Amino acid sequence: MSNQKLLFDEDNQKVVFDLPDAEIELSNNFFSNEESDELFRSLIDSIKWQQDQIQFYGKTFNVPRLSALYGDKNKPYSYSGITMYPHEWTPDLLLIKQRIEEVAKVEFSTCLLNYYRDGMDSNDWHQDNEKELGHNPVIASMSFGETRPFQLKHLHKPDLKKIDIPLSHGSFLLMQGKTQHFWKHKIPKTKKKIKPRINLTFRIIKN
Ligand SMILES: O=C(O)CCC(=O)C(=O)O
Ligand SMILES: [Fe+2]
Repeated sequence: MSNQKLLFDEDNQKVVFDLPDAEIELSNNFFSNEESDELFRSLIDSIKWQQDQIQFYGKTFNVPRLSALYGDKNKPYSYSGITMYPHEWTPDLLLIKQRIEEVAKVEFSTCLLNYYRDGMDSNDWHQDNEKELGHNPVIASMSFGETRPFQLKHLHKPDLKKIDIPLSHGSFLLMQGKTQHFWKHKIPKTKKKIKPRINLTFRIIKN
Protein backbone atom coordinates (compact mmCIF):
# COMPACT_ATOMS: atom_id res chain seq x y z
CA MET A 1 0.00 0.00 0.00
CA SER A 2 3.11 2.23 -0.21
CA ASN A 3 2.08 5.36 -2.09
CA GLN A 4 -1.53 4.34 -2.53
CA LYS A 5 -3.91 7.19 -1.76
CA LEU A 6 -6.31 6.26 0.99
CA LEU A 7 -9.42 7.93 2.29
CA PHE A 8 -10.55 7.24 5.83
CA ASP A 9 -14.11 7.52 7.03
CA GLU A 10 -14.97 9.65 10.11
CA ASP A 11 -14.11 7.10 12.76
CA ASN A 12 -11.01 5.77 10.95
CA GLN A 13 -12.48 2.27 10.89
CA LYS A 14 -12.80 1.90 7.17
CA VAL A 15 -10.23 2.56 4.44
CA VAL A 16 -11.60 3.48 1.01
CA PHE A 17 -9.07 2.95 -1.78
CA ASP A 18 -8.85 5.79 -4.26
CA LEU A 19 -8.44 3.71 -7.43
CA PRO A 20 -9.76 4.34 -10.95
CA ASP A 21 -12.56 2.06 -12.15
CA ALA A 22 -12.92 0.41 -8.74
CA GLU A 23 -14.89 0.62 -5.51
CA ILE A 24 -12.89 -1.15 -2.83
CA GLU A 25 -12.96 -0.67 0.92
CA LEU A 26 -11.27 -2.41 3.82
CA SER A 27 -12.18 -2.68 7.51
CA ASN A 28 -9.51 -4.23 9.70
CA ASN A 29 -10.72 -5.90 12.91
CA PHE A 30 -14.25 -6.12 11.54
CA PHE A 31 -14.47 -9.06 13.93
CA SER A 32 -12.49 -8.77 17.18
CA ASN A 33 -9.44 -10.94 17.70
CA GLU A 34 -11.35 -13.21 20.08
CA GLU A 35 -14.32 -13.64 17.74
CA SER A 36 -11.94 -14.24 14.82
CA ASP A 37 -9.96 -16.91 16.72
CA GLU A 38 -13.19 -18.68 17.56
CA LEU A 39 -14.59 -18.46 14.02
CA PHE A 40 -11.30 -19.59 12.47
CA ARG A 41 -11.21 -22.75 14.60
CA SER A 42 -14.88 -23.46 14.13
CA LEU A 43 -14.79 -23.01 10.34
CA ILE A 44 -11.74 -25.27 9.95
CA ASP A 45 -13.66 -28.03 11.78
CA SER A 46 -17.21 -27.60 10.54
CA ILE A 47 -16.91 -26.67 6.85
CA LYS A 48 -16.99 -29.51 4.32
CA TRP A 49 -13.68 -28.64 2.66
CA GLN A 50 -13.05 -30.26 -0.70
CA GLN A 51 -10.15 -30.59 -3.10
CA ASP A 52 -11.26 -29.33 -6.52
CA GLN A 53 -9.47 -30.15 -9.74
CA ILE A 54 -9.03 -28.20 -12.97
CA GLN A 55 -8.31 -29.36 -16.52
CA PHE A 56 -5.50 -27.53 -18.24
CA TYR A 57 -4.16 -28.53 -21.68
CA GLY A 58 -5.72 -31.96 -21.30
CA LYS A 59 -4.18 -32.61 -17.91
CA THR A 60 -5.83 -32.65 -14.48
CA PHE A 61 -4.41 -30.58 -11.61
CA ASN A 62 -5.41 -30.09 -8.00
CA VAL A 63 -6.50 -26.51 -7.33
CA PRO A 64 -3.86 -25.12 -4.91
CA ARG A 65 -6.22 -24.69 -1.95
CA LEU A 66 -9.33 -26.36 -0.47
CA SER A 67 -12.76 -24.88 -1.20
CA ALA A 68 -16.41 -25.13 -0.25
CA LEU A 69 -19.63 -23.57 -1.44
CA TYR A 70 -22.49 -22.71 0.91
CA GLY A 71 -25.69 -20.80 0.28
CA ASP A 72 -29.34 -20.64 -0.59
CA LYS A 73 -30.74 -23.85 -2.05
CA ASN A 74 -30.99 -24.29 -5.81
CA LYS A 75 -28.29 -21.78 -6.68
CA PRO A 76 -25.50 -23.66 -8.42
CA TYR A 77 -22.42 -21.61 -9.19
CA SER A 78 -20.01 -22.23 -12.08
CA TYR A 79 -16.49 -20.87 -12.07
CA SER A 80 -13.22 -21.98 -13.72
CA GLY A 81 -15.15 -24.75 -15.47
CA ILE A 82 -16.45 -26.24 -12.21
CA THR A 83 -20.16 -26.25 -11.29
CA MET A 84 -20.74 -26.43 -7.55
CA TYR A 85 -23.97 -26.95 -5.64
CA PRO A 86 -24.04 -25.19 -2.28
CA HIS A 87 -24.28 -26.84 1.13
CA GLU A 88 -26.87 -25.36 3.48
CA TRP A 89 -25.86 -22.34 5.56
CA THR A 90 -24.25 -23.15 8.93
CA PRO A 91 -24.73 -21.08 12.13
CA ASP A 92 -21.19 -19.59 11.76
CA LEU A 93 -21.84 -18.55 8.18
CA LEU A 94 -25.25 -17.06 9.00
CA LEU A 95 -23.69 -15.02 11.81
CA ILE A 96 -20.93 -13.68 9.54
CA LYS A 97 -23.39 -13.07 6.70
CA GLN A 98 -25.65 -11.01 8.94
CA ARG A 99 -22.80 -8.79 10.18
CA ILE A 100 -21.60 -8.22 6.62
CA GLU A 101 -25.05 -7.49 5.22
CA GLU A 102 -25.52 -4.68 7.77
CA VAL A 103 -22.53 -2.90 6.25
CA ALA A 104 -22.82 -3.90 2.59
CA LYS A 105 -26.57 -3.12 2.57
CA VAL A 106 -27.35 -6.08 0.29
CA GLU A 107 -28.42 -9.69 0.83
CA PHE A 108 -26.02 -12.40 -0.20
CA SER A 109 -27.17 -15.75 -1.62
CA THR A 110 -23.90 -17.62 -1.65
CA CYS A 111 -20.53 -17.97 0.08
CA LEU A 112 -17.43 -19.43 -1.55
CA LEU A 113 -14.80 -20.44 1.01
CA ASN A 114 -11.10 -20.98 0.44
CA TYR A 115 -8.68 -22.67 2.81
CA TYR A 116 -5.03 -21.80 2.15
CA ARG A 117 -3.18 -24.48 4.14
CA ASP A 118 0.28 -22.95 3.73
CA GLY A 119 2.32 -20.62 1.51
CA MET A 120 2.12 -22.97 -1.46
CA ASP A 121 -1.66 -22.59 -1.53
CA SER A 122 -2.72 -19.62 -3.66
CA ASN A 123 -5.31 -18.12 -5.98
CA ASP A 124 -4.10 -16.97 -9.41
CA TRP A 125 -5.07 -13.79 -11.31
CA HIS A 126 -8.79 -13.70 -12.01
CA GLN A 127 -11.89 -11.51 -12.03
CA ASP A 128 -15.08 -12.56 -10.28
CA ASN A 129 -17.22 -11.76 -13.29
CA GLU A 130 -19.29 -14.88 -13.90
CA LYS A 131 -22.63 -14.23 -15.60
CA GLU A 132 -24.60 -15.44 -12.55
CA LEU A 133 -23.18 -12.55 -10.49
CA GLY A 134 -24.93 -9.93 -12.62
CA HIS A 135 -23.47 -6.79 -14.16
CA ASN A 136 -21.59 -5.16 -11.28
CA PRO A 137 -20.93 -7.92 -8.74
CA VAL A 138 -20.81 -7.10 -5.03
CA ILE A 139 -18.15 -9.32 -3.43
CA ALA A 140 -17.77 -9.23 0.36
CA SER A 141 -14.63 -10.93 1.58
CA MET A 142 -13.81 -12.00 5.18
CA SER A 143 -10.39 -13.29 6.17
CA PHE A 144 -9.31 -15.33 9.20
CA GLY A 145 -5.91 -16.69 10.15
CA GLU A 146 -2.58 -15.79 8.55
CA THR A 147 -2.34 -12.38 6.84
CA ARG A 148 -1.89 -12.81 3.08
CA PRO A 149 -1.42 -10.05 0.48
CA PHE A 150 -4.38 -9.51 -1.82
CA GLN A 151 -2.94 -8.15 -5.06
CA LEU A 152 -4.84 -6.16 -7.65
CA LYS A 153 -3.85 -5.04 -11.14
CA HIS A 154 -5.72 -2.97 -13.70
CA LEU A 155 -6.46 -4.82 -16.95
CA HIS A 156 -5.86 -1.93 -19.35
CA LYS A 157 -3.58 0.48 -17.48
CA PRO A 158 -0.17 -1.21 -17.19
CA ASP A 159 1.35 2.02 -15.83
CA LEU A 160 -0.72 1.74 -12.66
CA LYS A 161 1.29 0.02 -9.96
CA LYS A 162 0.10 -3.32 -8.65
CA ILE A 163 -1.88 -2.82 -5.43
CA ASP A 164 -1.08 -4.94 -2.42
CA ILE A 165 -3.65 -5.09 0.38
CA PRO A 166 -2.72 -7.21 3.42
CA LEU A 167 -5.83 -9.11 4.52
CA SER A 168 -5.45 -9.76 8.22
CA HIS A 169 -7.28 -11.89 10.80
CA GLY A 170 -10.83 -10.51 11.09
CA SER A 171 -10.55 -8.08 8.17
CA PHE A 172 -13.39 -7.32 5.81
CA LEU A 173 -12.90 -6.26 2.17
CA LEU A 174 -15.77 -5.08 0.00
CA MET A 175 -15.47 -4.87 -3.80
CA GLN A 176 -18.29 -3.48 -5.89
CA GLY A 177 -19.19 -1.14 -8.77
CA LYS A 178 -16.99 -1.64 -11.84
CA THR A 179 -14.14 -3.35 -9.96
CA GLN A 180 -14.58 -6.80 -11.54
CA HIS A 181 -14.64 -5.33 -15.07
CA PHE A 182 -11.32 -3.51 -14.77
CA TRP A 183 -9.22 -5.23 -12.10
CA LYS A 184 -7.84 -8.72 -11.61
CA HIS A 185 -6.86 -10.02 -8.20
CA LYS A 186 -4.76 -12.83 -6.77
CA ILE A 187 -3.30 -14.35 -3.60
CA PRO A 188 0.34 -15.15 -4.45
CA LYS A 189 2.31 -18.12 -3.22
CA THR A 190 5.13 -17.58 -0.74
CA LYS A 191 8.08 -19.76 0.29
CA LYS A 192 7.86 -18.34 3.82
CA LYS A 193 6.71 -20.71 6.52
CA ILE A 194 3.26 -19.36 7.31
CA LYS A 195 0.11 -20.44 9.11
CA PRO A 196 -3.19 -21.35 7.43
CA ARG A 197 -5.73 -18.80 6.28
CA ILE A 198 -9.44 -19.01 5.51
CA ASN A 199 -11.21 -16.61 3.18
CA LEU A 200 -14.96 -16.31 2.68
CA THR A 201 -16.40 -14.43 -0.27
CA PHE A 202 -20.09 -13.66 -0.06
CA ARG A 203 -21.74 -13.19 -3.44
CA ILE A 204 -25.16 -12.66 -4.99
CA ILE A 205 -26.27 -15.21 -7.57
CA LYS A 206 -29.03 -13.71 -9.70
CA ASN A 207 -31.15 -16.62 -10.89
O1 LIG B 1 -8.53 -15.44 -0.66
C1 LIG B 1 -8.88 -14.33 -1.03
O2 LIG B 1 -8.74 -13.32 -0.33
C2 LIG B 1 -9.46 -14.14 -2.41
C3 LIG B 1 -10.36 -15.25 -2.84
C4 LIG B 1 -10.88 -14.99 -4.21
O3 LIG B 1 -10.43 -14.13 -4.91
C5 LIG B 1 -12.00 -15.78 -4.72
O4 LIG B 1 -12.39 -16.78 -4.09
O5 LIG B 1 -12.52 -15.44 -5.77
FE1 LIG C 1 -11.80 -13.63 -6.47
